[in-house]
Amino acid sequence: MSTRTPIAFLKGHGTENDFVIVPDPDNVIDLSPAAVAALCDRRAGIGGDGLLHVVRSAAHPEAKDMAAEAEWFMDYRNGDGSIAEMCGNGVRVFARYLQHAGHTAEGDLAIATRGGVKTVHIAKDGDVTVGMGKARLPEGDVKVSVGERSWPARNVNMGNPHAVAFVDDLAHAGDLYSPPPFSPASAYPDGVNVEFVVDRGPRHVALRVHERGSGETRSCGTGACAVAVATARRDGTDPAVTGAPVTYTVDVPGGTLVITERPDGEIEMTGPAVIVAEGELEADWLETVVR
Ligand SMILES: N[C@@H](CCC[C@H](N)C(=O)O)C(=O)O
Repeated sequence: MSTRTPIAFLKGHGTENDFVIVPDPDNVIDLSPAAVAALCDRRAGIGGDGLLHVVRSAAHPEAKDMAAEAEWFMDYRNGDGSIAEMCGNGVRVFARYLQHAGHTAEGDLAIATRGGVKTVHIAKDGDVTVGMGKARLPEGDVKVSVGERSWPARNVNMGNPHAVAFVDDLAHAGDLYSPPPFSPASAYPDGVNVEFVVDRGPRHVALRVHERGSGETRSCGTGACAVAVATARRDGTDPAVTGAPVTYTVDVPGGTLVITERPDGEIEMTGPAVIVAEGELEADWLETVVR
């Protein structure tokens, strides 16, 4: 019989971008990249596009400095165990978890992330909105390709890197089993999330995404924001130029996100965030699979 303390987990999603959630307020669980990949494995583990390690900011070396502003730190990991700077759906599901666990109520709260402190609003109607901060648009032409086709892409940084390509048909993105090649290689030394976008109507687009460290996912929050920013520049609705906020509806394979950019560049994203299950890992399982 094991004498180990069982590890609690939850499973949640935001527009079907799904996460294993590991509450660990004092930061005592050893979540190596191999352990994260094992937990996110859809056949041999719990399964998820990524993992949300829920830690008190004061207990995490990367978040200590944010502890005065935000009690909780989202230590986000991609499904392959790699670390990313930011996860837009993740932070909304993280907020939902804090509400579910009784750490917060409806209304506003601040969450520390590697991309800085984000303000989240949990609405009565159930949707969760996050203030994503401002996009950066690094200069330079980027190209992404799938098979014989290639497209110019807009380089948008939402804390993490994105390449946004407007295509005629989302099927042209192919099976997305592997990361779409991009050039020049120097554009994304740490890899990139690639969004393929089509128009659906006025201020309404749809995307497919290949995420760095996770593969094709059914939604990407930072990706949806990058798409809204790139589309506004394409459409001539850039709020910094027009002086008026602009809102885009972004359909993702797993649902819909609504993104508003204001003239000062601040971006807000709204959508659903759901907790679907909670449980305990089988004693010793993690230890066995990552040994
Ligand atoms: N799904 C996320 C983005 C997660 C990080 C990304 N894969 C990266 O490596 O940058 C979102 O909702 O933003």
